[in-house]
Amino acid sequence: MSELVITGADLAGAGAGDLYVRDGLFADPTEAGADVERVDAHGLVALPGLVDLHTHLREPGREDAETVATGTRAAARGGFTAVLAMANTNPVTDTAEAAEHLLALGRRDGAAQVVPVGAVSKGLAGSELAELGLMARSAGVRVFSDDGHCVADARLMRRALEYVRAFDGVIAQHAQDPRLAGTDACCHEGELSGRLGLPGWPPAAEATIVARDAELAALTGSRVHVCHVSSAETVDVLRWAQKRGIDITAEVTPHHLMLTTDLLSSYDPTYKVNPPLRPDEHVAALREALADGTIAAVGTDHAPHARHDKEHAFADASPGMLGLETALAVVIETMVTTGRLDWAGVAERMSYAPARIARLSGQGRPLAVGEPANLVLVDPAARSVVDRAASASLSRNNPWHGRELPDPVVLTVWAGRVTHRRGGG
Ligand SMILES: NC(=O)N[C@@H](CC(=O)O)C(=O)O
Ligand SMILES: [Zn+2]
Ligand SMILES: [Zn+2]
Repeated sequence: MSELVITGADLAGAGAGDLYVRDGLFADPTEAGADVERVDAHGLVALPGLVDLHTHLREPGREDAETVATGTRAAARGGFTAVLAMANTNPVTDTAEAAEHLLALGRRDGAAQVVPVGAVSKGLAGSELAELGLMARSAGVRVFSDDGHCVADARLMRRALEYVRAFDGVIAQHAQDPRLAGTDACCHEGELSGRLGLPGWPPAAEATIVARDAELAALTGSRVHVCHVSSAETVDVLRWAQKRGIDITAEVTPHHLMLTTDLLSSYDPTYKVNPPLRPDEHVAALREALADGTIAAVGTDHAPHARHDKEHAFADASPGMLGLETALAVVIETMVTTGRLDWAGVAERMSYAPARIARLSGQGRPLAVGEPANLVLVDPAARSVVDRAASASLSRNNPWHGRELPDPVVLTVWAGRVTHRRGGG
C-alpha cells in the first residue's frame, strides 16, 4: 500500500486540488505528514481510475496470448483500475467455479481489479443457459455475455433477461445476426468488400439484433448492454429505444472511434476485428453518440492474439486488436482535442458509467475524502509514437503501432497501490 500526496492536479475538470492517498483511501491532505512522498501534478488532470467493460484476458487457456498478470499490467499502464474479463476463455466462464477461479487469479496476479463476466449460455453454444444465478451468488457476477458470439436465439435471450433481473444483472450482447453476418464475415459490406473479395458484414446484422434486444428488455423489464457498437444504424436504434425509456446501454471501442474500413485494403490482419472497421460516416455517428450519451461508455475490447493466430491471410486470421494501453489516448485524440468531451465527460464515459453498468461499488467513485483511492493522473499535452514492442501485453496485434498519439498516463493508483508510474519505478 502506498502513501502519497498529489498536489495541484485538476480534479476531473472541477478545478485544482490536492489528493492524499492513505490506507487505500483518499484522506484529508492537511493531515499528511511532512515525510509523505509528494507528486507535483500542476498542469495535470486527475481522473477516477478507468473501468473497462470489455477486456479479453485469455487466462485460463491461452496464456501464450495474455494472462491475468500481463493483461492487468497493460490495464494499469492505460490508467485502468478495473477490467471486466470476458467469458470466452478455455474453459469458458460458465460456472460458479470458473468465475471464482478467475476472481482468485485476479487477487493473486492482478495489477487492477479483475471482474469476471459470466457466459450467458453453456460453452457459449447458444442453446442452454449457463449457471447465471450461481455465478451471481458465489462470485458476485452481474454482467453476462457470450461475447465472440451473439445470443442469436430470441427465446434464450428472453430467458436470460428474465433470470438476471432478480439480481440486477445485465446481458451484454455481441450483436451480430449470424444469418446476416456469419463467422467468415470480416469486412464492412460495401464497395471495398467487393473489390477485396472479403465476405461482407452489413450494419443491419448489428442493428436488427439491437432492435430485437431492446424489445426484449422492454418485455422483461430487464437490462441490456450492447458491446462494441460499430454503426450509425445501431446508434439510431439506441436513440429510439432510450427515448421509449427502455433500459439499454452501449459501449464503443477506441478503434471504432478512429479507424476506418479503407485500412483493410492492405490486407493487414492487424486491422481485422469484429465487428469490422467502418467508413467515416459511421465513425462520425459514433463520436456524436458518445458525446451526447446515447453511447454511455467506452469499452476497449482488448483482444490479444498470439502471432500464429494473427499472422495469416486476412480471411483466416483471428479477429481482434489490443486496446487497453492506448484507449485513453484515442479518446483524448477523438473526443477531447476535438471539443466533444471535457475531462468530466471522460471521467463519466470511462469510469463512472462503466462502473454503474457493471454495478461495481468500489470503482467509478469521485475523487473525494473517504472514497477508495483509484485514480489516473493524466498529462494532456504529452504525445509519442506508439511502439507495439513496448507493450505490457504478451501480444503484438496493435493497430496503433507507428502512429503519433497522446501519451497521457503519468500515474495509476488502484486501491491505494501505485500500479503504474511513467518511466517505471
Ligand atoms: N473483437 C474481436 O474481434 N474478437 C474478440 C471477440 C469479440 O469481442 O467479439 C476476441 O475474443 O478475440
Ligand atoms: Zn464481441
Ligand atoms: Zn470482445
